[in-house]
Amino acid sequence: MTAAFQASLLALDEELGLGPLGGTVRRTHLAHGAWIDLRPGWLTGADTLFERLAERVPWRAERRRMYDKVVDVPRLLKFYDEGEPLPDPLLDDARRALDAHYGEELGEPFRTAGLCFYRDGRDSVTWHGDTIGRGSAEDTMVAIISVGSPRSLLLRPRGGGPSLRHDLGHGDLIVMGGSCQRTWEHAIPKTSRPSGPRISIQFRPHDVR
Ligand SMILES: O=C(O)CCC(=O)C(=O)O
Ligand SMILES: [Fe+2]
Repeated sequence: MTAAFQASLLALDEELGLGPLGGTVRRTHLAHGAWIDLRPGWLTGADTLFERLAERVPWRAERRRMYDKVVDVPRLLKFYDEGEPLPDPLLDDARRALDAHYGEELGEPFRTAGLCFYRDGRDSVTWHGDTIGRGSAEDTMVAIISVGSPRSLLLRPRGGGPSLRHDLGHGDLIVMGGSCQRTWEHAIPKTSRPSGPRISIQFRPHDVR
């Protein structure tokens, strides 16, 4: 999978690093007290991070009960709980930068990192909010960095209504904030277009999942 991505590569010579946040983040207010922040191209040298995570993270295939069947979860996962060392120092830097930018507004630090590996366009995550824990009742934030092939993240209000599409590319940051996890749902739909692998890194505060 790594080779397939590498074949399609982008600039390999850029150094791995983070750009500024500050005034580069664009906020969009959604209905019901939700908002999203977008910061395209936050990471430079994102190829390096993709390669390292693809190789170093102990990716797990999970299976889940769906009605009377047990089915494969269509993506690979690894959850880094509070206090667990992250698989790459760049993720520590990213979390520190997110805390510096959002700490005051969020009122607490980002604590956990959920990593997902979408092997190709058949991997996906269905409509959901991150409502395990406090996200079901309180405003919170979920910050997501994408590396690898671009995929669409869809958002729709829980009560129904048109969905919004954001194409998340290599090195992009999106932050879902306010009431987003309980008043909106999000999904990464399957795509029939040829798509290489994508890794998503989600930072969340304590007891939000
Ligand atoms: O892949 C993504 O960017 C979103 C993942 C997600 O929504 C989740 O794991 O809760
Ligand atoms: Fe989610």
